[in-house]
Amino acid sequence: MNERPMTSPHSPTLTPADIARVALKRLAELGLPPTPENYTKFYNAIAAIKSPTDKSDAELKSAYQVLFRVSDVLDGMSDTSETLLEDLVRGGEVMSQSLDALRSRSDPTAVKEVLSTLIESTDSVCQTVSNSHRDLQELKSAVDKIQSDLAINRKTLEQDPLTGALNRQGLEHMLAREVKRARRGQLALSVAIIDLDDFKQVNDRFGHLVGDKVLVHFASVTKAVLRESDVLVRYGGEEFLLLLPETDLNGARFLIDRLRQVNVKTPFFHQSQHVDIRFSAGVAELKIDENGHAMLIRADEAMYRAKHEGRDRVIFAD
Ligand SMILES: Nc1nc2c(ncn2[C@@H]2O[C@H](COP(=O)(O)OP(=O)(O)OP(=O)(O)O)[C@@H](O)[C@H]2O)c(=O)[nH]1
Repeated sequence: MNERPMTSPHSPTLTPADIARVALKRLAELGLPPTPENYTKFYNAIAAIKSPTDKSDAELKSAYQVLFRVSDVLDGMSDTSETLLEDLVRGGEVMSQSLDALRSRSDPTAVKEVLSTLIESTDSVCQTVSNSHRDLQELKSAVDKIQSDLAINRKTLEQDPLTGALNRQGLEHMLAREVKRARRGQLALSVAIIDLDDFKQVNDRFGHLVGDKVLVHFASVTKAVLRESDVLVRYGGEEFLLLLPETDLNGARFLIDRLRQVNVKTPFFHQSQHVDIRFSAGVAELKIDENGHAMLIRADEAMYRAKHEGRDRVIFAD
């Protein structure tokens, strides 16, 4: 249940849910009642601490590079369309003057001259449009490339490198999307927060590298139990969050029971020694009048209750 940074030496960005969570944890640690006054005081104090993002310099650099390229491409598009517009206006003026001249001339040689100017001007406009079309095609491929780079960048920024689960940044995005979807379709949405029990002992006994392998193993067992539409998030060091669309508390209970069974049936071994993995979980279902973060706080509180009541169990929030 510790707050070890997950992916880098930087401390993680604090979302409102993080702040609320830390505030509740601190209150519990200090034995203070979670009254609105105490909670607000702690929330504000923690919110005042600014923390950098948990992304590496290389990842941020790559994200910035994509942004600079977007800006270059947009400049290019703006230049191309400006040139196109100027050329079209110029061509239009020449054509209109030629037509005026045509109307006032009856001499066949003069008419021929004007017509030839008109044809030249039309050719030049066609050339400009064709050049601009080519430029815009090139810019479109640049935009397509940027789009795919952005998708890769987004994935990197939202994924936990150890387990391949989403990280908290990814959770923010998915939570907003799923809450909106649940509201729109009047569908159930549940969340389960799972914290591995006595994980410190695993590290102490087998070392951190084995601890990491246990986390990877647990994440892959969990992924195997989840539905395609469920979302697995690495919520903290040895803490995972399951976002379960179209799932009520009963569905979530079924899922956690199944996860427990599959976890027992798929033991992790290190040098033929069985590493026992158990977990405590807190589950909450989205209420009509609450936002996604409030649901997470209730699930988190339920998980803490599961820990305090002896671990290796699941508690469902009211
Ligand atoms: N190997 C490894 N260990 C981690 C990672 N993140 C957190 N931990 C460890 O997880 C342990 C968490 O310890 P505690 O917060 O005391 O929790 P716990 O031992 O699981 O006890 P309870 O949660 O109360 O059941 C610490 O030893 C952390 O170092 C990680 O990415 N890899």
